Amino acid sequence: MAFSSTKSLLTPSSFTSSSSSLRSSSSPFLHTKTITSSSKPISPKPFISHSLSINNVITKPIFESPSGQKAKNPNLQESKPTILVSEKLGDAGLQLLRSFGNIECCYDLSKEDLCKKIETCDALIVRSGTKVSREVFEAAKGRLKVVGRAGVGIDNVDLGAATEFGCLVVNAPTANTIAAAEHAIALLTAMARNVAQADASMKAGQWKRNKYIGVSLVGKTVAVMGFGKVGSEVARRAKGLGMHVIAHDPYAPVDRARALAVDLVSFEQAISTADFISLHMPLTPTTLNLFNDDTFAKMKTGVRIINVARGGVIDEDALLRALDSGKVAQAALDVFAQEPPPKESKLLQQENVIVTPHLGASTKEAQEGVAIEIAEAVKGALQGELSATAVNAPMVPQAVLSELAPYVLLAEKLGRLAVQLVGGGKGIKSVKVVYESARDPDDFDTRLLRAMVTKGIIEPISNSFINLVNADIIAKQKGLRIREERVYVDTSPDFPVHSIQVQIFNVDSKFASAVSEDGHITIEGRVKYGIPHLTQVGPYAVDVSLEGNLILCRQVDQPGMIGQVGNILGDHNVNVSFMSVGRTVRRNQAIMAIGVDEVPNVEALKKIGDVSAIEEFVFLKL
Ligand SMILES: NC(=O)c1ccc[n+]([C@@H]2O[C@H](COP(=O)([O-])OP(=O)(O)OC[C@H]3O[C@@H](n4cnc5c(N)ncnc54)[C@H](O)[C@@H]3O)[C@@H](O)[C@H]2O)c1
Ligand SMILES: O=C(O)[C@H](O)COP(=O)(O)O
Repeated sequence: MAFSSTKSLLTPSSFTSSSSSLRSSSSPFLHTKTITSSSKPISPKPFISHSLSINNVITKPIFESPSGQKAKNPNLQESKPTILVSEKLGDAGLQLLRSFGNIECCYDLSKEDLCKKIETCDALIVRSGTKVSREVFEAAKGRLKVVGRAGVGIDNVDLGAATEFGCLVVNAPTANTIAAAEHAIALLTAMARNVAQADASMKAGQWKRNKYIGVSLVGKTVAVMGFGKVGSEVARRAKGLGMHVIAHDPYAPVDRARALAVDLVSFEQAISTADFISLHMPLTPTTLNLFNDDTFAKMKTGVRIINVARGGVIDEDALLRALDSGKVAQAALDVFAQEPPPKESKLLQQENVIVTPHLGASTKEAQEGVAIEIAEAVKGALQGELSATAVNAPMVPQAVLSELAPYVLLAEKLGRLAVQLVGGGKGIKSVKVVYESARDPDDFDTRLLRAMVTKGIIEPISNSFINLVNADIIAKQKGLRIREERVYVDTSPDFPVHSIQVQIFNVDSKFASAVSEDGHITIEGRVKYGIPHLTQVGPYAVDVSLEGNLILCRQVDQPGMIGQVGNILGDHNVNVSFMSVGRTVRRNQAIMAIGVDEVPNVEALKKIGDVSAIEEFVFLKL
């Protein structure tokens, strides 16, 4: 192939060692000078189906911390993840866990012991009795990848800390719903008929028929506070008892209420008209002490309260006052602000209060179900799948994941390439990701793709370990603003994405040709034949498969350039996998994108830089 060279347009910049890792050499090889050549068409490739492993998305090698730390217990098999089970879990779940992990069941661990143990664990399974605080995540030193909550309420897990540490939290949200609803109904009926008190009295040798006259339920109004899974099941059952059911839930769909013929009402209306109030909302900063002196004051005198949700939603001192004053006639409590409550707790001594030790989920059926549900979720997460019950990460159905798999790779590679094109010391603050798609925006969830662009941008230039869980928060911590834009294109909606463009604003580029006319670094890619391709660099259209590594050269558009560079690479035993040339104007300037299987050494790169028609070039690791 003929070579021709032209005047260098840019000053050569320094090389860095080709063997240095991307993480340590965020500055990719860059040189200025050069050329041209004729383009070589990309041969079509068979469609390659990707099954997306969350090794790409959620975790790194699943049993390793970012630093590659392995299990410390020499008796355990290194290849299996270590799963700490800190509270009693049903046998079926344990069996399932044992089939793929080393299981350590350690109950009643002190906070200190949990912090000591956690360093050697890949996953932790808890119920409501284990506080998974920030200290636990800190003590895990990055190894803990999943916390599985064998139940619904995740108020005992510091979700903020979990997210920051990139630890996925999954729960088992459905298996104990019926058990909790049945327990609420059991407490409601037992309270109305003084079953617990009468039982205790008889066992104490008494026969007091008049003292334990109860109240009827039929025709009474019960307010279900929190119309989610448990609340709806309670409503259904209360209807069966002939009660008038109203519900309050700011987020509940009207359809669900309509289907059960339940009136959704305001908070005030619910508490002021109900004879019975049954609590079924989560404990959150908003619901903490929601039932307090003020709210009790608004209730009907003689109201009866059931709490199978969380102790913290009731101000217990205020409840005591309301019980003493007669405002609240009775309370039935399964949950307490502190569990177990202190022995001297006055609530436990009230004749008009019945209590159970957090038994809502405690049926054989529910516990087996919860154990299996959480074991499967933890197993899936450790094996790299996105969980359908993820609490601190987008829940992405498997079908969507499979469809997005090649685009996820594309997104990460584009992020990784774009950041390597940044030069100067300004730091990256503003990034825009533009998705071209024929899909309706409602049918196109970009969170996974955005997380992967973020991962691609941040990981090469920091020690942060990015996954879908912490991508947004780490970006924020680093002052990186990632905007997204969806552009409708009239292509086939069978494919979720037509192209992804990554733009980096307000930075200099090591490769001036990557800067668009608008002044920001711009690269664009598409998935072709199931494989991510780079299709645009700055204003230049290229077409190169994003596999291996990449050399981008800007040269004078003239014959022979491909051969010249190809020969240099060949002389250094570097195999060219793909090549594409793009230009804006014929015989003016062109960009050559060369995919290489091996990393060229410093000498090879220097020789490329010395080709007189090459104006600038950059070596990029994918
Ligand atoms: N005692 C037990 O053993 C036991 C067993 C299962 C569940 N629970 C608890 O019951 C609660 C409900 O569980 P679930 O499975 O139905 O959860 P869920 O998420 O299906 O339902 C909770 C509902 O509460 C609503 N909500 C949130 N904030 C609210 C507010 N301020 N006012 C009114 N409603 C609000 C939500 O919109 C949601 O519909 C949770 O706190 C859970 O931990 C306890
Ligand atoms: O939120 C829940 O699922 C229930 O409160 C059950 O908690 P437990 O697993 O501690 O019984």
